[in-house]
Amino acid sequence: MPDDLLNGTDDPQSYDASSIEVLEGLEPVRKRPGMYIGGTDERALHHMVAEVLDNSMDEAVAGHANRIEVELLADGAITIRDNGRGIPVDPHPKFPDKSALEVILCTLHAGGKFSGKAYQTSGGLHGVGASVVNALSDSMVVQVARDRELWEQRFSRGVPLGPVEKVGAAPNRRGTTVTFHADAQIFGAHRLKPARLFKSIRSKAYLFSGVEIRWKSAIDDGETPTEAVFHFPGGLSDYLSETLGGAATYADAAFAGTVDFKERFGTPGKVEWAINWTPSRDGFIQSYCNTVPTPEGGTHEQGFWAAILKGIKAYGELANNRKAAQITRDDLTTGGCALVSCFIREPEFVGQTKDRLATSEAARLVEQSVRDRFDHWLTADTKAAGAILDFLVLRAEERLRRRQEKETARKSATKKLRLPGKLVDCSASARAGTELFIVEGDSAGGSAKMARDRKTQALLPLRGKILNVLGAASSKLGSNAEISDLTQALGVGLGTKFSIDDLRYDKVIIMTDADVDGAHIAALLMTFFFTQMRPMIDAGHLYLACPPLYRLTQGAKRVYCLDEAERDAWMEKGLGGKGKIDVSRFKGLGEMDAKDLKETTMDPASRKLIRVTVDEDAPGDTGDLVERLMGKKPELRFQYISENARFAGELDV
Ligand SMILES: Nc1ncnc2c1ncn2[C@@H]1O[C@H](COP(=O)(O)OP(=O)(O)OP(=O)(O)O)[C@@H](O)[C@H]1O
Repeated sequence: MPDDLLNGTDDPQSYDASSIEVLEGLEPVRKRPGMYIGGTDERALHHMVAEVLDNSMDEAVAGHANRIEVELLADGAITIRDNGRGIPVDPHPKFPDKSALEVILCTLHAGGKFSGKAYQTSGGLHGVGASVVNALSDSMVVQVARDRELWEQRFSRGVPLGPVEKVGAAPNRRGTTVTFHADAQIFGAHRLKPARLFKSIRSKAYLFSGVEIRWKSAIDDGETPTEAVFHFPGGLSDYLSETLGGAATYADAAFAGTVDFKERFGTPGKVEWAINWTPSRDGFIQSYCNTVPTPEGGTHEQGFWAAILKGIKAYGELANNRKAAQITRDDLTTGGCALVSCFIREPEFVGQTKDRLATSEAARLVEQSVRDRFDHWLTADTKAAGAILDFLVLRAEERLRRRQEKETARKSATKKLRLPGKLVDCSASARAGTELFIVEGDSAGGSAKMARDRKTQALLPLRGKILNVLGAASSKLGSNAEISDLTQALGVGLGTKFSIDDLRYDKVIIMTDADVDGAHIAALLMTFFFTQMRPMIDAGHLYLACPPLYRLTQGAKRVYCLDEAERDAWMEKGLGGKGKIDVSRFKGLGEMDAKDLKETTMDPASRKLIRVTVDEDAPGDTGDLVERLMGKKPELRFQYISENARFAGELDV
């Protein structure tokens, strides 16, 4: 070994005991916030609120509080107040010169939730939440009203500014009030967002019907109410109907319920759930454990799906439907919209941000609780059960067919053209007169499939938003799944391989919801065509569909309106029917039934289309044009393209 390596080039003396750092108190939290709060971004900042709110929720779930107030203050600080027992302020037995309050807020792993004595099923368990928030706040004030007295202690960056002090009397109240202002040294320019807070606070109230949560915000973002009171005695089934917002469902009332583990298994805790199936959107599951959201799922979700899967298969057998045996968990989730919330003792989560539940017992408790109820529910409402079973069997068959198609496509070496699995192609073999509708997968897929003319109209559902091609490297384009599906469906190649002669359809029609998200997706797609497949626009192949925003009905008369102006005009002159005019606003394409969608948006005999063209004489220099069209601001882009798209005529037939 060469000498210099043996001896090292650095002075070995400098690596001694003194280089082994021990971070004291809350220093490690400030040094590595990511380890404790999952990062320093906006999500992490909002997680700070969740940590404090969860402590108040734990008090409520334990039966000691029934009201929580959350107030966002003008300077970006936030106050969370509950009427619980109040954090203890007496001297701590282990550290007699400090109050329990100070120990909790300034020491990692101090808490009352380790033994299950003070709390039975709590979201908190590591004893770090409050101290982490304290460490990452430039100011934190904790007030405790207990035994008719009001106590207060102030902190900055995890360090007490003085001891806990009595600051007055509290004859008529009790509980804990925490006000903190997140430290800009940690979170930079990120600010608490009213909309985000509002949503998560509201979902907390749904999760525990025994609590009333009051919301107040000094910051008005123009769309979030600045004051609200949340109290939902109907719990998760109310939450589910609100989330589905009137979409058609296979069961009139969701399959919902609660099982108390104590009654059923003799162990503390419970599970509450609600699920329904709908053809008009992709399925989802939102799960919670002890009111903490678990976006990555875990054992409670596994237990839930196992119960539903086994239940539906058993019902299929009972109903002599042999195909039910093919259903898998994936089929359940395609249209199944589910909420599951469980409360268990000493839950084990993965990581401090608690994204996934790991307690294995939860799977068993949830599965057994849900399974019995599901069996009863299915046999009691055979109409809903039959509809759900048929829907799931169809899903399973579609999945199997897609797999088979993929296999045959792979096997047949002679077949040059590979089409994406999710393309719903038309049957005509020649290009003339054919159309490809690019639709937002979540919503429109279902009704569009029924509304189309199978012979000439094909559908390509896209999942969410496609890549913004402007910011992306060209190597990324080819590997992006949505773009490669789109390119394959069109039949034209990408980049140097592009050839318009290979285009498989006459018209390519972008059909998105008439809302901001839809506009964004349309803008991304137009940017893609403009930058990557410009000849398609020049040759007049690209169109935008114009779904209506309103449907007016008066007696037997019905009209659709593209916008407010058209609606107002009709309202004024009347439709010529009898009675009052009924106005419904379509939130998305998925809300329209197949008949509406066909008549207004897809049928060449009655629809309106906008042809996308590029106006070479547009004012403004090219730099401005490129920036507006393809820069980072989609609203500018969409506005520009809409303003400059030439209308191909009122009716396109
Ligand atoms: N609003 C409150 N009311 C009553 N006691 C509280 C309140 N907030 C915190 N506590 C007490 O402080 C302890 C420590 O809270 P902290 O948030 O640090 O950890 P935790 O909730 O035990 O666990 P986790 O780190 O998983 O959130 C709690 O266990 C509880 O005993």
